[in-house]
Amino acid sequence: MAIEPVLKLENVSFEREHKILDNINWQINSGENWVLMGLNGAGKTTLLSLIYGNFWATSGRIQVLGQTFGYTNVFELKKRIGFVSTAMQKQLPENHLAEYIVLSGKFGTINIHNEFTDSDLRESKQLLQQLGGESIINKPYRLLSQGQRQLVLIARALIGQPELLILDEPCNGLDVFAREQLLQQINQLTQLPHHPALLFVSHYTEEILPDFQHILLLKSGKIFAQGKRDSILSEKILSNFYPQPVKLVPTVGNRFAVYPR
Ligand SMILES: Nc1ncnc2c1ncn2[C@@H]1O[C@H](COP(=O)(O)OP(=O)(O)OP(=O)(O)O)[C@@H](O)[C@H]1O
Repeated sequence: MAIEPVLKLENVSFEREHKILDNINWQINSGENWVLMGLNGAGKTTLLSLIYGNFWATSGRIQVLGQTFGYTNVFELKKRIGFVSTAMQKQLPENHLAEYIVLSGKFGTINIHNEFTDSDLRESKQLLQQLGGESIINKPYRLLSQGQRQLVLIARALIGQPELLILDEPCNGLDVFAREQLLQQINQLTQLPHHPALLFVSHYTEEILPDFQHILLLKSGKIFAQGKRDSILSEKILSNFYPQPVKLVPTVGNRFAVYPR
């Protein structure tokens, strides 16, 4: 039996007062880690909203985890997708310990009472450990740094065993040290057995880890380029993608930053 793609968009467009997304064709296969990049207003958030079933495409076909929007129960489908965005941070109970917040993801709720077992709680702590977040176990959410809160949200999404994990600009607002730490933790995630396909949204090339093997560049609502990391991270492509020519500078561990020329 053929394995269904994790995500398949065919000729997808989305309009409000104007065309926000135009003829998007894109496929994510099982086990792939993708980066979605675009400048402000490129249409990234809108594209994520379509993938997560919050908006309906004006035209085209969207298939997520083998289900086609319009022919499936979106609520059930959402249980199979992990979605992490900084906006979610405000919804979580500040006084709850990190491991309980993670655990709430297993039940798809914000607040948990006594519906969990000791083994559920162990699983939650173990997941934080596996992601390099041992030090935040037993700490109330309100005392966690921005980066630690992001890690809790990621673990919370992971405990529901999603088949697709969307990380919407997870490094936003982090200082350079916290960002590096979170990126290393995300890197650990990609090493976990049976980890979900990853869709990592970012503005910055320097956040593209070596394990993020595929990149989609979105510009003014259209796909500017998509493909393997090594082919997309080129000065020629990026100089046309950005509003002015750029220089691609190696940073650490086969990662690159861009600077205007
Ligand atoms: N509901 C809406 N009605 C009309 N226009 C919208 C709506 N939502 C988004 N837009 C417009 O669509 C374009 C894409 O917005 P979107 O938020 O998807 O971009 P983005 O790439 O996520 O940007 P950013 O990086 O700034 O978050 C923008 O021009 C935005 O103003």
